[in-house]
Parts: sequence; structure tokens; C-alpha cells
Amino acid sequence: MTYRSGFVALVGRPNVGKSTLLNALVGQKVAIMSNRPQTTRNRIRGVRTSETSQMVFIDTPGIHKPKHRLGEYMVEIALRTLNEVDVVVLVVDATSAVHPTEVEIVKELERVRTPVILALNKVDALPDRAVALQRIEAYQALRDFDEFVPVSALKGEQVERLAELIEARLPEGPKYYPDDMITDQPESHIISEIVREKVLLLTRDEVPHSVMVAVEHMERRSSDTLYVSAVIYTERESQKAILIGKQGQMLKRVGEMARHELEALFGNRIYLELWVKVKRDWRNKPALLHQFGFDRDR
Ligand SMILES: Nc1nc2c(ncn2[C@@H]2O[C@H](COP(=O)(O)OP(=O)(O)OP(=O)(O)O)[C@@H](O)[C@H]2O)c(=O)[nH]1
Repeated sequence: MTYRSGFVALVGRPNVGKSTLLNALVGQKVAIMSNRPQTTRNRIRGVRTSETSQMVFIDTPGIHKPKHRLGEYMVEIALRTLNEVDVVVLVVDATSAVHPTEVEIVKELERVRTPVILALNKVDALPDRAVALQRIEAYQALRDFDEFVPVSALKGEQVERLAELIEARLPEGPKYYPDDMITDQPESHIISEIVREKVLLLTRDEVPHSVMVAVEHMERRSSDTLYVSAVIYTERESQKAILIGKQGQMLKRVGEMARHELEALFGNRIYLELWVKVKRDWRNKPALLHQFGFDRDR
């Protein structure tokens, strides 16, 4: 059987129900860090894994904002992203008429080669379902959408149908993420990598490459502060002592260097707490390998 996988962008103006729809598509584990300010990096908002496919939903900063507030730069980023994904889903609200922002978004989407599916959301709130057809016609007049489907993200109506339509447009491909991936894993993975890099840089040959870092906890403490707790695993007590250093000096330097880089990358203040633990022979323990993400890049 062919396994399909790929990237999907949900676009649409504010309040049309993108988050609700995403939740309905992927289940509960979504948008843990949803209030992170816009950055140019594309954040993964959720992954839907089934027997037949894996859809990775990503954020597209920029396109959701009204045109006049869009810097050229953000438009470029958004368009580049939309060109790189496999499917774009334009989410619109069935309870209101075509909005000028949507006309703008559709115009921008003309510059994108990716197939676009129209999801007419909130059909449960229509007084008469026949209105849904009129709405769809109004959007179809703006552009010939590759597919369209009326849905109710809130009630879960037709969400599976939408998933089928998306799946049909995904290329053949592998599972990018493990089945139980939670949405912040790619970020925690980046954090682990950066901390590990600083450990190797600062301890030079004293601590071997076998050192590993696992992010244990991530939590948004305010709109611009992210709290991260991570454990650095070594294989021996002697390595642990080197890593901590005299009066904790080495660990402090590792933390400071990593924090600066992460703050620049995420555009957030980072509160980074580091711990060092000895874990003998972790390389032979599947559960730990999973935790460290070694089975992630299949
Ligand atoms: N009746 C109805 N309401 C819905 C549906 N989907 C979403 N809503 C409501 O619409 C409002 C906005 O939903 P969100 O999912 O936050 O919308 P969004 O597009 O993510 O909004 P932004 O984060 O501002 O971009 C919420 O009050 C939802 O409960 C639906 O299918 N039917």
C-alpha cells in the first residue's frame, strides 16, 4: 500500500476557525506554543498520522494579516512557504460573505503552484444549509479551487472528508515523525541540539560526543518568555563533574551561550534550566533513543 506524507498549510483570515479545524484534524495535541510571536521560521502546529498517511500542518506567518499590514518581506516568506507545501487549505467562515481580505489572499494564492482546497467552515451555524452552496459559488467565482468542502470544525462534520481530500493530494512519502509526536517536539529537538553543541564546544575533548541532551519540560510563562528545562546525559560520573565545573561555572557558561542563541532563533526570552545526569549505556536503550529523537528522522 502506498504511504503518503507531506506538508499542509491552513490559511485564512482571523477567527474563521483555523485552530478549531486543526484541532479537529489532528486531535488534542496541538498548538502548545500558539502565542509565540511571528518569526520567519515555519512552526509545526500539528501532525496527523494515520494508517495511510501523515500530514504535517505548518504555520504560515504573514498571509493571515490584511494586505496593508503585510511587509513585502512577510509576503515573500509566506509565498515561498506556500509554494513548498503540498497542499494549501483556505479556511473561510460560512456565516459571513466573502471578505476583502479573502479576495487579497486568493489573489496572492494565484502566485502559488500548490493545490488549494477551500474549506467552508461553520456550516452548522447556517440557518439554511442551502446557503452553503451559495457561499461556495461566491468563492469559486474568485478562483477555481482544486476541491471544496463544507465543514464544521466545531461539530466535527465533514472533517474526515477534508482529510481525505488533503490525503489524495499528498505525494508518496515516509512518516516524518513518530506516531506519538507532540507538536513542540521539533522545537525541543532544536533546543537539545544547541545545548549539546555548546557542551561540546566548551568542554572540548574532555566530554565525549556520546553526551546527549533531552528537553524535559517546556512551558510558556508569559507572552514572550519560554521556560525550558533540559537534562544533559553523560555516561560517567567523571564527565558529569567536568560538565558542571567548579562551582557550576561550566554548566552556567553552557546555559548562557545556548540561551543567547535560542533567544535569537525564537525571538523570545528563554529561561533555560540545565541539569546533568549520568545514564550508563543509554545508547542501548530504545526508550531513551526515542526520547533523544534518534528514530525521528526516518
Ligand atoms: N459555529 C461554529 N463556530 C466555530 C467553528 N469553528 C470555529 N468556530 C468558532 O469560531 C471562533 C474562532 O475560532 P478559531 O479556531 O480560534 O479561529 P482561528 O481562525 O484560529 O482564529 P485566529 O487564531 O484569530 O486566526 C471560535 O469562537 C470558535 O469556537 C464551527 O465549525 N462552527
